[in-house]
Amino acid sequence: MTIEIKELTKHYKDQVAVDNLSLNIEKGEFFALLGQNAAGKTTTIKMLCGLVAPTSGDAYLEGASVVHNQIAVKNNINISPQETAVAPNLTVVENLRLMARLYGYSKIQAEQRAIAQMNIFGLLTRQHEKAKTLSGGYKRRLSVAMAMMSTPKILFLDEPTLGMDVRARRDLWSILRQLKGHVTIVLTTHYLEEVEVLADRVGIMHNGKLRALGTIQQLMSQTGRPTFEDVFLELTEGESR
Ligand SMILES: Nc1ncnc2c1ncn2[C@@H]1O[C@H](COP(=O)(O)OP(=O)(O)OP(=O)(O)O)[C@@H](O)[C@H]1O
Repeated sequence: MTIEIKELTKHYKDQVAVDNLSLNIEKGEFFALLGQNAAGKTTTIKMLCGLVAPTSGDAYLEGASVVHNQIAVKNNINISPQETAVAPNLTVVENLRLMARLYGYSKIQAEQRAIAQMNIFGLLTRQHEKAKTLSGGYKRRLSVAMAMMSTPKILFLDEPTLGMDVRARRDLWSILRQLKGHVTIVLTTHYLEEVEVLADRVGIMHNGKLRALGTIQQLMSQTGRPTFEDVFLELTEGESR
């Protein structure tokens, strides 16, 4: 098991953002966390990455506890967050080189890794453009490429295609498909089609609780609904906060 989440809970004052979440994610799996606004997806990812401390419960990433062994956790993971992490005044290649150097690669290795990532992420033609001049789609590609510079065992992608046009979204999907199986990926999204195209398994959250877990086929047969959209609407019915 790559990720074991055990009764993970986060309270913000009297608000329960994540409520007693338990689930396991297998090595190499592409797992999607779905839910309406305020369901608790980002808070879950932030707890798994050590950016927010749980109120109770724990999670083990490659065996290391997010509560007790954050350094070991951080060595195994990386994240492409909602607020993109690129340095706006550096070029594409400079951002990648900087990231590689931060992870301890030599100058030559950093250059080689930057070129390899630009190849995978279709960024070679943009390598000398400043990050702040890139479109949202390219900026996000750069952000994911930067997260991959540390060769993480687990990659978290928080709404990676938010606000992208259809083509940019599909381009990023085909890049993410290439990563499939090589790294465990946990993705949050509002786009059901994205989940259908990419995810091996889905967790659906509602008001901080896990409402359903399984493959799309399993959720469709459990609910007896004909489409994934119908499944989602049924499982997120009822008052939301
Ligand atoms: N720092 C914070 N302080 C107080 N409340 C917070 C904080 N962060 C999140 N919350 C609350 O926790 C709940 C879950 O938020 P979260 O951002 O995890 O949801 P989400 O599923 O990622 O939503 P979205 O799809 O809108 O990004 C919300 O009610 C939110 O208002």
